[in-house]
Amino acid sequence: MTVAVEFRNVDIVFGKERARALEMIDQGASRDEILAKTGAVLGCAGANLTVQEGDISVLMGLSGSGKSTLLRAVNRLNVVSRGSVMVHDGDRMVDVVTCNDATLRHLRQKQVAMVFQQFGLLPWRTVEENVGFGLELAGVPDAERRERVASQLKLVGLDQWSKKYAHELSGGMQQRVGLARAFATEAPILLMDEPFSALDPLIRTKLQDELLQLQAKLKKTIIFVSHDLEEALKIGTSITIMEGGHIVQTGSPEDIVLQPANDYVRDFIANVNPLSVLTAWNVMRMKHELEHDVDGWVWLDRRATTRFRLDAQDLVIAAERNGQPADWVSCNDVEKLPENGSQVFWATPGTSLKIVMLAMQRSQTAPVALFDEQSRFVGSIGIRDVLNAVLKR
Ligand SMILES: Nc1ncnc2c1ncn2[C@@H]1O[C@H](COP(=O)(O)OP(=O)(O)OP(=O)(O)O)[C@@H](O)[C@H]1O
Repeated sequence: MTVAVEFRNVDIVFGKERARALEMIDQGASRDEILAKTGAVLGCAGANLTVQEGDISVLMGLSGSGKSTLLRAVNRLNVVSRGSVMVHDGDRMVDVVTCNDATLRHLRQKQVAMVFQQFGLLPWRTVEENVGFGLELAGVPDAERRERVASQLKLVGLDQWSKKYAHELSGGMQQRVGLARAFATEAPILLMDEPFSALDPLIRTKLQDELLQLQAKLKKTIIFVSHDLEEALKIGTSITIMEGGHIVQTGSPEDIVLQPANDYVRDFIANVNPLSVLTAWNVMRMKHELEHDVDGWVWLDRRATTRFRLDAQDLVIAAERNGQPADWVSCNDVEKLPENGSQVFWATPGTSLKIVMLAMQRSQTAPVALFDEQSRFVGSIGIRDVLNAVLKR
């Protein structure tokens, strides 16, 4: 695995009396004490976090806990008082804290793009001009820019809207334009500061799904700020919980739900039922992690009870369970179908673990197959994967 971003002992203090504030941090003083004695505001302290390439790393916590402060250190929108923020750039790691201006400019143009909560669209520019803005700044030639903008707009389903202005779009659409703009830069690292929190819950859920679908294709590294645990659990590969400027826990969604580090985290997850929060995505094994056999067969479970035969496009052309031909049926129908040993259920990565478990029960513990929107096989969940996720303590 490659590290995309690494925060090393990062302290960020706002205000004049920084040196004194840092001394107080070393003595273990709280934000309130530092503020009272020095007038300086502790943004974050002692932050250590490694973000792997391709991860969606969610920073979560109550208002004022320091999530945005840490995020904004990645492109030096916030100046780090002490420590380093290493960002992957080609074949090297650059310390954003100490790099020169030319390197910083390069990182901002090519490596790190940002999506804000309030969309940040320029009202006098059309949708396509907004999406192409970063490319324009980076000096990408006209023809290439038009092509990249068109393909990103298509990706977020707004190709019909390219000539419209921001005010002619709904909030959800504007945020999609924001996403397209960030994706168009082709920067491998995306910083997203509560991008969906201004949207109503339905649109928000939809955009979360879209982000996951885009991510499955584009495999960016995303650092995503949220104050909503459900959102964090849904989209995060890794979740970092912050309190009063400090990181209190970093872990996978399952870790956070099943092994909260302290009462603050426990409060967050108090009303979360792991079975309905965890999704197939959280526990699935990806296709490449499964055991492959000859002739395009791939085993869905470690016990080798169930296998699929895939064509070159990863579409299923045959299925077997316990050596017999098997049917594959959607998890959406799980409640209608009787228990049956020759069925294999399929779901999408966003399906809740609860439904997946129900499907396993109905199929006498067959693994559940996972498909993407184009019906391509992407991975599976065996009974052991579910047990591991639920029992991990
Ligand atoms: N530019 C700044 N100048 C002074 N203080 C700041 C600045 N940015 C953030 N802070 C302070 O740092 C602390 C952490 O703020 P931050 O915005 O990172 O919190 P957050 O967890 O993102 O909260 P929210 O969810 O409300 O955005 C707060 O006390 C805030 O007032």
